[in-house]
Amino acid sequence: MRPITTQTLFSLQFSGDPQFSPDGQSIVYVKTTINQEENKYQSQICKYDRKTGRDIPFTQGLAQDKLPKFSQDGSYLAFVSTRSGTPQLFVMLTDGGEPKQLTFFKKGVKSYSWMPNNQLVVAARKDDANEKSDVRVVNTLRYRGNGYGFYGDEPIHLWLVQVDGSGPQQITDGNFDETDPTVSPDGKKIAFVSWREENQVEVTPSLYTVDLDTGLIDLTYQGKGSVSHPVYSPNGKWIAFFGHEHGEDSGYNTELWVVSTGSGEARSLSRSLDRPVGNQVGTDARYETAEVSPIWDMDSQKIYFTATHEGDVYVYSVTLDEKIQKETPGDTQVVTSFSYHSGVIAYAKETPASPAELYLQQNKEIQQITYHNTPLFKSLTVSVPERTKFQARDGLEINGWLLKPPGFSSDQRYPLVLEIHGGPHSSYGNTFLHEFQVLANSGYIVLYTNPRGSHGYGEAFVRGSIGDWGGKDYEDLIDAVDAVARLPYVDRNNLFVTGGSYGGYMTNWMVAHTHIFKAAVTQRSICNLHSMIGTSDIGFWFNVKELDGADIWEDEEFILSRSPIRYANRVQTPVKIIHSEEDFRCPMEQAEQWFTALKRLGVETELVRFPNENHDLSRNGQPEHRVERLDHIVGWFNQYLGNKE
Ligand SMILES: CC(=O)N[C@@H](C)C(=O)N[C@@H](C)C(=O)N[C@@H](C)C(=O)O
Repeated sequence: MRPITTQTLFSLQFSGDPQFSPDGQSIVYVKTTINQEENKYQSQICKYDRKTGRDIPFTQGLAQDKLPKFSQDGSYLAFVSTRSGTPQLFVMLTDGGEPKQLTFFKKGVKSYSWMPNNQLVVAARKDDANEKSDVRVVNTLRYRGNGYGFYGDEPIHLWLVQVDGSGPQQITDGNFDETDPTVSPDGKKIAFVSWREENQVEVTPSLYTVDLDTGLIDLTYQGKGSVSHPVYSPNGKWIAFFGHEHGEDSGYNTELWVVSTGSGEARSLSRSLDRPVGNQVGTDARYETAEVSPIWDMDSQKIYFTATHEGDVYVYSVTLDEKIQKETPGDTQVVTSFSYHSGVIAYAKETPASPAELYLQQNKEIQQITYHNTPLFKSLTVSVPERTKFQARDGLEINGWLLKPPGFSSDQRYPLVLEIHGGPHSSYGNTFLHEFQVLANSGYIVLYTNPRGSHGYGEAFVRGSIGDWGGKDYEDLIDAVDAVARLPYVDRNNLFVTGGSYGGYMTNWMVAHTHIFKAAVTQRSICNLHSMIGTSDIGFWFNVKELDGADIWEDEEFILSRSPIRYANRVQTPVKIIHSEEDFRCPMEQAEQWFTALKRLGVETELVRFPNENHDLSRNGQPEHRVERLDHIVGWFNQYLGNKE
């Protein structure tokens, strides 16, 4: 057996996005591996035959092939591929053969859907007509996005594409983005999501429908918050979608909604669950390519979806009269994507011991159908986390996990690393976390928790951090560390802390408010909530929402009082600062302010700047950069690991 190391990343395999063929006999899915020599990810489409159990590569996967979808008659398979340099739509016969490229948009394709008559509708950004100069003239507030870059002047529109390669024929126009197309069963209408407000400060997407005969566009559902992933019911009477009614605020549960295509009446079907739909559990051992939309059963009475509950993600179903049922049994599972066909569910599931593999479930019988990581993991010392709970000062129950070094002995004392997740409205959970396994295999106990503000414990819990960053969320974390540090096998003289984004904010806040940590690594972090409002791609609304409406003019004092930069002169803990040059979410200026302040104050600090990376470095950055990042984290903690008790 050998330890899990930073280099193990290169050998991990990530499976997801299962899609049943119309006859239910085949399942295509996406398998992503890392080409270490070329320092890149390769995603190929594989095909599993339920009769024979054969699992074969369906595309070469030399680039990134993703979003596979069968045509409604099962004769074609479409997918998006980067093989021509940008993500374009391809189609091939399901009997095999050469894929044909159907689109050639300069900025690629965003999403697509099949239509009944083997046509396809594509959401893609119109090519910039006047892209002559490399000088950017910006006149909209939302001109860039982390991981995407600068949007340019042309909006995203809908286009009709034929499998014979003719087209694309533009369906929608105007100065608005349109995305997430879903086609009515009769093929006569396309519903889609669009933002149509002139001002850009507060935008709320709505659901529209375009009639393909007349070209007329109707407002189907006026959004009051998030709206995404619309899907027509097979009988055409409903459109299911994910959304909520709280403007642009990630601190609420996104729910499963339906809107009647007849009356326009809309309602949430999942509110009684009081859990967010979709996967809110973060990890660095995932390469997510799926869209994960709601899935109707054939008689338009039941809808399948995933939701996050206390660190797990399950498949649920709900009827139109709001009867909710948990479909995947047990717990300690994170379902990242799934497909449904006639009572059978195919899903990609992560566990604390493995990145996602595929499973088939029929009548509660579960069959694992891929074992791509099994040969590797047979030779690795994988640590299995132990669930733990803490009582916050105000009585709130805080969930967490302890990951102990392989070969752990309660007679020894171990250094401990506190890991803090970002969001703040995301969560840790029962998934495989490569970074944490590396730390455990390096001899550290890893403590990770879901303090208030985390998703999966009810909306009141998520709202617990609103307007109080650095308040009770900080107390939840420091009390958890205090409780664990009292354990006989924890060396309380060797405590370390790290986290990213909001987790980096909290790391900065912690070292400015306590000296219990021997060293800290702050990643893609925030130190100044005031400057971030003007420099982040979402700061002008995200920060205002998270600080309960505080804004830079009226509330400067409050905003700075919750910004770590104000307390930099209290920091004594050595801090390594890891940041990406192209981070548009928490821009490099946050790291530069923090580094400059600590350096001026004589605190031991280093600023590690990753070129050609963005906010998602730890999740889908260049593989070699990800390994180098992990080496920086482990190396910094080892450097300050004092004499063990
Ligand atoms: C759309 C939105 O609300 N995004 C926020 C979740 C967000 O990006 N918050 C950052 C400050 C953050 O903490 N991001 C997390 C997810 C991370 O780990 O990068």
